[in-house]
Amino acid sequence: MSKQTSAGRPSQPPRRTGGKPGRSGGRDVPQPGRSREGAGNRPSGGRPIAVDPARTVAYETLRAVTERDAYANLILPGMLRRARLRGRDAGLATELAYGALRGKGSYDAIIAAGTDRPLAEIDPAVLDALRLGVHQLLHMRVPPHAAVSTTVDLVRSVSGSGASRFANAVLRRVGERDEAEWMAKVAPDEQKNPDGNLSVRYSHPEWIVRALRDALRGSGRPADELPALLTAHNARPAVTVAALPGLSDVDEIVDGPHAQVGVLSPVAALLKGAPDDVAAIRQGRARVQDEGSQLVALGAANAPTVGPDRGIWLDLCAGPGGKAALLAALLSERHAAGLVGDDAELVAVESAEHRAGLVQQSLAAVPAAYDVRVRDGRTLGESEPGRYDRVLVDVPCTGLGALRRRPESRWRRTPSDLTSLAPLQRGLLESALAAVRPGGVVAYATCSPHPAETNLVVDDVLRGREDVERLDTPAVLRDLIGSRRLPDSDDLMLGDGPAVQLWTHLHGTDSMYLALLRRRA
Ligand SMILES: C[S@@+](CC[C@H](N)C(=O)[O-])C[C@H]1O[C@@H](n2cnc3c(N)ncnc32)[C@H](O)[C@@H]1O
Repeated sequence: MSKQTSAGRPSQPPRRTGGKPGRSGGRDVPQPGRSREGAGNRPSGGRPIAVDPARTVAYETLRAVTERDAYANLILPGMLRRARLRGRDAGLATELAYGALRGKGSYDAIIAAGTDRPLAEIDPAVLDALRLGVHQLLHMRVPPHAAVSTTVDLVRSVSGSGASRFANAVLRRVGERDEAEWMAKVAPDEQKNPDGNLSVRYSHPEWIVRALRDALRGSGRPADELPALLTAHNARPAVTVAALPGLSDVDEIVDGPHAQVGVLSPVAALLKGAPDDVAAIRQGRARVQDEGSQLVALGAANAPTVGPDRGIWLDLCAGPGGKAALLAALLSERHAAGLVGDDAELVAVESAEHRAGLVQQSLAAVPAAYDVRVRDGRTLGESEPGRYDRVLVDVPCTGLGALRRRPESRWRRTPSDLTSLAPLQRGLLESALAAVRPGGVVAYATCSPHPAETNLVVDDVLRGREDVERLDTPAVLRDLIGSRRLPDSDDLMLGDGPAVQLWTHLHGTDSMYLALLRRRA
């Protein structure tokens, strides 16, 4: 292990010039899996440095997110496969990468307090490694000496010994306090700057802290739930599976060591192990899907129509196809039961071609009639007015309700995203209302709880319209949930309607919003 160079604040290592540390194929970059046998890297011709594969994969993930704007949830599975990491090693790599990305706001404040230079002047490749080290020191049960030495080795292997001495000094300083002590030192004063305090303590940008407080108030929840919500965004979500009706069922999935029944959704199971361990998932008969998303699709399929439902259904924003697969399975089940005729079909519209390809894949295992179209959903209402019995419109949004699943997204979004998507959201809802037949149902959904993307959009579009009624969404969801209950409460906390806002800290789901609407017959 390197030695700390000075008793005071660590000084800045020389910034690397030329080449991009951390880029795949770069000079000193450890390749995932290469160092499994301890071969390690030899940056300066000295002793080989063994960098363990899980930390290497986590580090490479952070570098890709920082340098290439990659999405951790999209690149990590491939990196784990290439490094042949499974089981506990894969779990460690994931926890390290996701934890460091989520905790960046808090960790950067701590790192800044441990050096005499501004963060902006630290080599980004070294800063990413420090974030991994701080996460291990303050949030994981990694022994402090291992957290420091593995990070220092990592820094040496990618940036050389000057940088590794700097990293060693910073991390030793960080290790002198626990997280609570660091927060007391670096978070702004709670009285003078409450949002700044929450921002640093819970590692969320300040504008998101404010937006989520507005969201709680806007849906009738007390603002003092905010710390619980922010905490829930930093917890690793359970892996939830939807057993596709007619193809699989919850009993099949929980019959074995890998799963237990879900909490609210009648088709949900919670996985204990990896999705690949479950045969129904490998065969496309069950899918990894948040319980909130399951309830949205089930609500869209079960809201009461006026007049018979012929099974002509539309998913207007279908990619990547999670809810479309559940809708198609429900449709196929109803067809098998003779509840809908042979002309029943799910039309799945998606404007992005590659995402339409994912919809196609997600529907492949379902024996329903479906038609995937690459198209702007805003044109459907005009081209097929009044055709559909049911329309799900799960609009593009900020994703503020799914921050726990996309660890870097909180740092990428900007306040203007809250309003810039509004015209598209309104246009899609208007198109959905035009495409549904009189007596048919439109389900407007977002994975954001912010009023600018939820109630305000619905209110705006319905203003002055007599031909649309709001259905009692809590009642529809209560029917689906049946006797299931939240672990600590008899109250399902679905609110007074007419729409439903689910909350991560209350329901354990993504904070999904659902408004069920019906064209008057
Ligand atoms: C929130 S996602 C839908 C998630 C999907 N319902 C699921 O459960 O897998 C919104 C989708 O709408 C797509 N989209 C954006 N603008 C669109 C438009 N004008 N017409 C149709 N789809 C659009 C996006 O590409 C994105 O795939």
